[in-house]
Amino acid sequence: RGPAPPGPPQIPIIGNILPEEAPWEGIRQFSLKYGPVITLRVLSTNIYAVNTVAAAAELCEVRSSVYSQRNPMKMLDLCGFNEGILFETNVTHLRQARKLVASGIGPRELDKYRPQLRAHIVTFLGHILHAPEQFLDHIRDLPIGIMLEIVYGYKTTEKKDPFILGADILVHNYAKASAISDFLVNWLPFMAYIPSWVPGAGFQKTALAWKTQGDTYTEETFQYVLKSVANGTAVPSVVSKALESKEAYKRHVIAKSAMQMVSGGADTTVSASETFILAMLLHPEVQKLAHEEIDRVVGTERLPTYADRPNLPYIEAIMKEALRWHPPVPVVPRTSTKDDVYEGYFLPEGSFIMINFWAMLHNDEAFPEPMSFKPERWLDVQLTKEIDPLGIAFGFGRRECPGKIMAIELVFTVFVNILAVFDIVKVRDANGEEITPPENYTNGSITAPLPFKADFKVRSTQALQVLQQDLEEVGR
Ligand code: HEM
Repeated sequence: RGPAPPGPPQIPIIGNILPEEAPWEGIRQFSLKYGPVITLRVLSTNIYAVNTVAAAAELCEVRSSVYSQRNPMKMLDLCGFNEGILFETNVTHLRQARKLVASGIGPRELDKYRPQLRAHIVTFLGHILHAPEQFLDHIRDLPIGIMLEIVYGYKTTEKKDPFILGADILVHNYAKASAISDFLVNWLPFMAYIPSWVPGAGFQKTALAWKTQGDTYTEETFQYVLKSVANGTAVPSVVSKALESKEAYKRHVIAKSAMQMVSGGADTTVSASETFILAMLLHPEVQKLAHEEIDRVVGTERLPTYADRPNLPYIEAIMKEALRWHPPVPVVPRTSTKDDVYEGYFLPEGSFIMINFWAMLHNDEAFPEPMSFKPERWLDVQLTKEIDPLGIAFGFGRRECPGKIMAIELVFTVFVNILAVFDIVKVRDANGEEITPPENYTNGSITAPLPFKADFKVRSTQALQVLQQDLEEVGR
């Protein structure tokens, strides 16, 4: 056994009060004083926060048999976000779910989906061209459209497609239900047994409404594939392949994991893309260097593709720095499944383990001026596990993000294509003054910039022609 890991002093009953704004930064501050793994308590729940790469690698990789479970917080459970893949606690079902996702979007599958990916990105550039002021909507719809096609073989035909709108609602509900600071029931799980008419238990009604929305979406999208398989119109997709597979997948594993691929793939890549736009607005000098690199390497006769990635080190540096500066997923929960001792400290079975990627990516020894956006820190650097944002921001061990390869391809291709065609500039107010957006972020478990304004100017007539040609080619 041994003592609990050290941590800040606790107030009786209440425990520790975590800041509502960016609690992961508050936890990083505590870890500077108390060490890599610290104890926090919120009401009756102990949290063990893991703040360094070395500790996360030891627990999640070396001791993966103890730290690879993820129990849903109570509100997520009530909202039906349990099961599937993200919060699946049944070991057999989780194994099936991981297999389903890995075989659905592995590197070989991605090669096949590349034409669809390109069509979606070119169409997205067209939307930015025609309605730049709605860029946040376009960014939001892009990954949902891609995921719907890959996961269900469903082609969206219009901006207000019901499956896009439904996914938007799910993503919003998930972000709210999983916010660390909202919903007291997450910290006082016994509240889940209080009927919804009792004052203060209004979350029960919210949870029921969100569960109904989630269940309906999961079923409707699944039925779409079942029907298209039955009438012979199915396009190969993650779900159609799972239905035809020899593996005896449980129905709910397919339906729920599929839904979570859409919602998990959407919000994270949206966050990364919005962070990128914000960074370009705040750092025009970075954007200028990026434009120069693209013009030099890709030229102006065609749009860049993912194959250009090895030749574009500065765009690579922008991508790494965006994922470090504001990782879309700042922390993730795990649940330990055995009593364990780490560096002499005791972590009891069933503990709530919080892996704090934010703290790892804002470690001021590894990253001087960690709060500043500085892509140049990635040029001529010896990448190690300790510092590589692509090795940290997607998690560790058996529960590492199964969409990682696809996510990197998607965000890189989106960033480089926006840069190839557009100048991202600040909008001006009525007096002609430039509006500089603040660096304000949401506090959900997937964090993204609060809505801000930006304008997109086509860089040249050549860029416009190339885009128009590609738009004609993809014909969407
Ligand atoms: C920039 C984009 C993305 C980031 C930063 C990201 C990050 C993460 C992180 C940190 C986790 C938890 C890992 C852990 O517990 O150690 C995760 C899990 C997951 N991600 Fe991603 N992700 C991204 C994109 C995607 C995409 C495109 C998909 C599409 C399929 C996806 C699907 C999932 C799923 C299904 C899980 C749950 C896996 C499990 O619990 O076993 N993610 N992601």
